[in-house]
Amino acid sequence: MENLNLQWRLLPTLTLLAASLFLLVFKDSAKLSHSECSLLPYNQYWLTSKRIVTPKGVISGAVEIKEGNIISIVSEEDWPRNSKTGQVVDYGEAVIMPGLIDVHAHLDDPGRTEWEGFPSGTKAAAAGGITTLIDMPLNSDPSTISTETLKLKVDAAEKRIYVDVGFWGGLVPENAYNASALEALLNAGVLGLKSFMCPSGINDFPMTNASHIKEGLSVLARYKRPLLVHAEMEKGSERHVKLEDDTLDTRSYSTYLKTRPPSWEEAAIRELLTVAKDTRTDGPAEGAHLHIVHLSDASSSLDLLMEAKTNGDSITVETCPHYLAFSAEEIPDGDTRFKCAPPIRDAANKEKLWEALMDGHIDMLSSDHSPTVPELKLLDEGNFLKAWGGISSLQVGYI
Ligand SMILES: NC(=O)N[C@H]1NC(=O)NC1=O
Repeated sequence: MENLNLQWRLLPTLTLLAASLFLLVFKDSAKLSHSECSLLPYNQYWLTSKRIVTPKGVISGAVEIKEGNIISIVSEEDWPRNSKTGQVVDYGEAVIMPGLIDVHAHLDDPGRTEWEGFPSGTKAAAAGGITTLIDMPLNSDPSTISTETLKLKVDAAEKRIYVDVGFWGGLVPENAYNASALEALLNAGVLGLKSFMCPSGINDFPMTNASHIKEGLSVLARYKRPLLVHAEMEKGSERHVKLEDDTLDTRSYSTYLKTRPPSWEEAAIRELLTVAKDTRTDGPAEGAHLHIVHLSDASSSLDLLMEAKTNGDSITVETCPHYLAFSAEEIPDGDTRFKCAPPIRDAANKEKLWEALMDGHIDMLSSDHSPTVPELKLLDEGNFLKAWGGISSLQVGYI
């Protein structure tokens, strides 16, 4: 990100130190004052734990920190107890790990701070072990689709964030054919663009088609940055439920599930793959990259993505903790906290998602943290068809 020179730029945060401080703060936060929580006054210190996450696996050992830098990580057997200097803090069974990066969160600031906001959202991230998050361009008001609206975001984040934050910009019909507007947004520091292939639920963030996406990719290629796509495409002929049918049991999760079948994900991905080939070596958009957000369908959609990777398309895919933790069969009637899009599918699908993740066919996890106010979740009415679609999970998703 050579041309990012702003205070909020994405900082290198995969440090054990960040995670250690996170643990320290939250282990006994009820009892300790802020100054007592901090090890920073010590020039050199060791953190020990039975579970330290390292590139070579989880070890029992110690992390040595000197002048704010990690200078060694050693296993228990190799820890030089006799020659050790500085303070030692033992975390026992608590995990010491790098801070996580969440590439997909909606903090809704400015404009919908009653839904979330930078202060509460970034505190929730820290509580969930996340030390860097990238904020989505929609659900704030206005959406981040121009340099002017990006500036509003940056101003709103200034001095109000507790973890590192970067921003995605929006690719929408209004700017898709305006290369200089997209370039200005990328020059101003957005890390890439995001678009929807179905209605986004936010009026000033309309959906894009393959032609908009092709245009966006050609600009992104020059910046070597990604386009993130919400890949669901409504296939009218396949709508199994008529939303206006007043005999529907709208409190039943199975009713909602039928409104967004896996074929919507498959259709969107098929459409995307017609332009994804532009990203191949020597293609017209070489350098650009496509990233499918929050995959739920572990069947045909996943097969298509695996084939695209084999064909040389520059493409990756994420899923979210809620698709791996829950299954449709378990969702109680009326509990709209589980409503998200694409929907949480059945238990067999969940198992397939796990397999794909463990086999490396799913490239990463993101939270898709998308909170709203309780009234819009219609918790009393429990109407799955009318409630806001989005799960609030930053603080709990990974722990
Ligand atoms: N607008 C918005 O936050 N949409 C998100 N919610 C959800 O469940 N899926 C999304 O893409």
